[in-house]
Amino acid sequence: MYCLAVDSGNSFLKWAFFKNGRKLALNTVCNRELHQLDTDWRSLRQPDTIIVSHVSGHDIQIQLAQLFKIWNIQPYWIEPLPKQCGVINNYTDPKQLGSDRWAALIASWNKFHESCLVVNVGTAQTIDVLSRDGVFLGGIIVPGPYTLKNSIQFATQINLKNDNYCYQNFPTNTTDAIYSGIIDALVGSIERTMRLFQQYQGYSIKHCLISGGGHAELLPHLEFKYTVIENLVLDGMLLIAQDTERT
Ligand SMILES: Nc1ncnc2c1ncn2[C@@H]1O[C@H](COP(=O)(O)OP(=O)(O)OP(=O)(O)O)[C@@H](O)[C@H]1O
Ligand SMILES: CC(C)(CO)[C@@H](O)C(=O)NCCC(=O)O
Repeated sequence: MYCLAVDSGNSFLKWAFFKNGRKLALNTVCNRELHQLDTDWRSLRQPDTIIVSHVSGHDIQIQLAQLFKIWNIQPYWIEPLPKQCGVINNYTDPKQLGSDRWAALIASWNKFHESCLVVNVGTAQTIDVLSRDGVFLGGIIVPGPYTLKNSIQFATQINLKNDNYCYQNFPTNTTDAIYSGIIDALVGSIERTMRLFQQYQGYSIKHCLISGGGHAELLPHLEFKYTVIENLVLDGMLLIAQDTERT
């Protein structure tokens, strides 16, 4: 089976082309340059399935629907279900959950079958909690590193011209103060979720999975065991596509 999986995020679109579960091609395109996909996708053979996780704007959804007309196939736009591929969705309204978060949770559960913290560092950073029984207990959404940096520039008179910055425990200049604050906010929110899990579930999280375009910045500051999985959302989307084929 040939499957085109498309993860349409708030700033970037990631796509992969799979043959019988094996990735043959993988790419990232900035949302402002989606027209490039026409050339990239025309070089692929016709997929049997097109699966899409779309969390960005309506205009991009329309652009994608137009691009998919290269082939005569109805794409499957993921809608999180109350239960799928072994994961139980605890969101009050399961469909309200971002389809990218749902796919990442499904990929995580199917890799480990254990409790997981699923962290995606993108335009937004999400930290989602999966119990050892495969129940998605809930999770938080915080602005990602790029969004935090933009918001501080927008809301204050600070002009971040200098891109020479580093992390300091007790920063002594403005750029380091902002960069270190962003890292502390993002890493701190992960550590706190871990602590809350232990406190309320009575056991520690077994695996912490980290993914998303901004994950590399956080790694030097993580003081716990973690696993980086580059394209967790795309991996989960393939599982959803296979599950949807079976039913
Ligand atoms: N112009 C840009 N806009 C947004 N993020 C950028 C930009 N340039 C670099 N980045 C980095 O890329 C990361 C975006 O990663 P990713 O591709 O996973 O995001 P996304 O899928 O668009 O976001 P989300 O999953 O939150 O919708 C940000 O965390 C940031 O560090
Ligand atoms: C949180 C983001 C922006 C992360 O990409 C996305 O999953 C989304 O738009 N979610 C919808 C809201 C929610 O998940 O509760």
